[in-house]
Amino acid sequence: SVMEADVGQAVQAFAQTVIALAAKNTLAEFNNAPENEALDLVAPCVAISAWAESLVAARPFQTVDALKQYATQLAQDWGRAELNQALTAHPRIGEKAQGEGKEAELSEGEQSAVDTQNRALTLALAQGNAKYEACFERVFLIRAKGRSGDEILAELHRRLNQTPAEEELEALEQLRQITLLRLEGVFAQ
Ligand SMILES: NC(=O)NC1=NC(=O)NC1=O
Repeated sequence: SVMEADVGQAVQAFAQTVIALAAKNTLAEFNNAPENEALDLVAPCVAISAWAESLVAARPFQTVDALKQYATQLAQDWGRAELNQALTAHPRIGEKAQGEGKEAELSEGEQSAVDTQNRALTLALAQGNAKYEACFERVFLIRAKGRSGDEILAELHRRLNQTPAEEELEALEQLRQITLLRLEGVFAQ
């Protein structure tokens, strides 16, 4: 009925307001928190301490977009050293994230589309990961959020044929995507 539709819209509008206020609060919280608490908010985005420290040092941010733009700008400077540092906190694709920290929880969520019950897929991913590590001497990194296990496997096979230089650039781009998605998650609550 019209009545129910109106109530539904009102509830929807209210929910949006609450989310907007929460985001605002989180930004205000981030801006005003003591340094160590602000660091704790953004550290799980990527295991590159310099990035989190620079982001916290640049407070206050007027908007979440301004914060995201600065975070993206900082990530453009990443190279091999940052990539290897960050990989310590990223489990292999298809493997259960070790530990119980925030990073493990985030990894779990990002890889949720990978059907770990699918034995053929998990075996193929394990074999591809092993080949990738033998070839490039680091864990295969891909932005898993929004990708099915089959899409990830196809990307793994495609990237196995790239040169080390191409792969370093591609892995860094994937790391930036993962990091920014996680940052969006922090301020979207
Ligand atoms: N090896 C990986 O690619 N790991 C991951 N990709 C994500 O999107 N989250 C991870 O933990």
